[in-house]
Amino acid sequence: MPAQGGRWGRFLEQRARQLQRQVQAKEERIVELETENAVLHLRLAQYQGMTGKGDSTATRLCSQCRERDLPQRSTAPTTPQLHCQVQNLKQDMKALRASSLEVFRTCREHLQDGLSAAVEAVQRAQLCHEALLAWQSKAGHLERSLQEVSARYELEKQKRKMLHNCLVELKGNIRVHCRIRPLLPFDKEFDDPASQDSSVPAGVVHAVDDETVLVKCDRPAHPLINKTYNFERVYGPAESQQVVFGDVCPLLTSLLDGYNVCILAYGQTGCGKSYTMLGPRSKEAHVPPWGPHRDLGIMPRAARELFRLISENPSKSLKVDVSIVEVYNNDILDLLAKERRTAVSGPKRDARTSKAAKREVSPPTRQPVHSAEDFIALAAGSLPLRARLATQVHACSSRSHLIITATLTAASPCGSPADRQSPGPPLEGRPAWGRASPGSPGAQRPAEQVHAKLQLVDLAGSECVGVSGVTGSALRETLSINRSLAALADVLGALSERRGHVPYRNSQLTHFLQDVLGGDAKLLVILCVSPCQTHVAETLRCLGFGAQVRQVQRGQAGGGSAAPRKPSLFSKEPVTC
Ligand SMILES: Nc1ncnc2c1ncn2[C@@H]1O[C@H](COP(=O)(O)OP(=O)(O)OP(=O)(O)O)[C@@H](O)[C@H]1O
Repeated sequence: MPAQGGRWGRFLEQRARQLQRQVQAKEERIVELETENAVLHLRLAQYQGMTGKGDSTATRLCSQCRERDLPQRSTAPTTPQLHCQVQNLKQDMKALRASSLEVFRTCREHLQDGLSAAVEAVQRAQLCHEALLAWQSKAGHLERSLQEVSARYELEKQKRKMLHNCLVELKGNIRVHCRIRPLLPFDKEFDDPASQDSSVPAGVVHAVDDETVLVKCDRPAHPLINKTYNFERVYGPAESQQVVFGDVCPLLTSLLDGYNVCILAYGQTGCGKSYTMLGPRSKEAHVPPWGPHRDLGIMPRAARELFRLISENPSKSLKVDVSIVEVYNNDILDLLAKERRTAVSGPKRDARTSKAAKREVSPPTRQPVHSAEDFIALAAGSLPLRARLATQVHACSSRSHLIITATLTAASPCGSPADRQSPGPPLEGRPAWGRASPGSPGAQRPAEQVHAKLQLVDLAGSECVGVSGVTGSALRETLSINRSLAALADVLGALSERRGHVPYRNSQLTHFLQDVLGGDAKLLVILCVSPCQTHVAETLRCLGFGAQVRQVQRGQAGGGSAAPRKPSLFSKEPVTC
């Protein structure tokens, strides 16, 4: 029994322990559940709070909705209206979409256009840039070649100048041209039936070719005349003023190169000297019309050419002064002096020679001119003062030798290349650049100034007293004219024969022209002859004078021995036929 009791007891004990553990677990579970319960209570309280808030919000919203719904409900559109509106809206939307698409498309096109234009512009700019670079290099190249060409041009210019002067010297510093004027209404032969017949050559003087003139005259009771003369140039009656000036032009180049130049018209009265030198003149004014005119004479053409050449070479800064004198009855009269304008017998300018054999000319008035027009206007103003007379040969015979001088003054003190290169005698006749000759008007200027002179000389006509029919004071004029022309012939004769003494002082004319009658000054003598039989004796005399002048040329250009001495063809006495 006790063993049973012990077992029972242990069983109970274990059971008690088991139960105790279960109770403990249950108690723990209760605690847990109580905690959970408390948490749930808390949550519930929270939700309840939230729900309360939501309820009040809902209530508020509901009341708000109600407040809002009330008016809407009264104006609210009906469903078809809404449908219609929706349809309209859809259409609007569609239109909007279409126009946006259109705008978009246009913008895209513009953009594309703009882009392609920009691309083109960029390409063009690139091309331009490349072209610019090419042009720049070309310009550089051209500039360099221009410099080279300019340098070569300067060199060639110097050579040209040298060659030109050599050529002029080879042609002769003294050249003789002959111009035969046409038969004119005042000529006796003009109405002759033979002269109307074009198959018979009019007159007795003919240009055979450019260098030969033939005088052929078979008069009853006179010996037959059949003579030819050669000159550097012969102009027939039909040759124009322009052609004549064409041969004068090169001399103006020589003038700019620093040489004294003289163009001198020689011949019988009425044979066209003034026409050749100045141009045709109107009866009233005695002055040629000097506007643009195809018959302009050498003087106005030379004035234009001179200023053209000066303008081509502005670096030389040349100044031009003009003086105009007439040699009348062996007196030099200054046509530019103020007194001369009021009194025809005006101030005389004498050419004298001092003991030291230097020519001293009381200088004529020198007017500066700045253009060809100034030059021409000056001549036009003074020419009416020139002494004239109506003779039996023609109505407006010049009774004096007219000398128009243009003096060129340059700033350069060292002289022209022509001065340094040209051969020739050391003093007289050397190019005038670089020296102011003591007797010349240029001597008044400061010593460093240099100059060259252009002299245009319209000589009074040699006259056959019997033909011109002059008497009294006109006869005295004629004697004086013929004497001075004979003195000119003597001077040229002495030069051609290289005589030690040249009689410049025998006449005021030769004295005044001394600078240009010798040395390497360029002298062009234009012999003017009439084609008429009436004047054949004077024509032969004139052509003989020309032939004598050519001897001077040969003597100097050839540089050889002096030409053989010939009896002078000229007489100091007036010609009487
Ligand atoms: N080549 C020519 N063509 C047309 N007319 C001319 C020509 N030569 C001269 N004449 C005319 O002949 C006339 C006389 O000419 P000009 O006055 O030039 O002679 P000149 O030799 O100067 O005379 P002078 O010595 O007496 O003054 C003028 O009317 C002139 O217009």
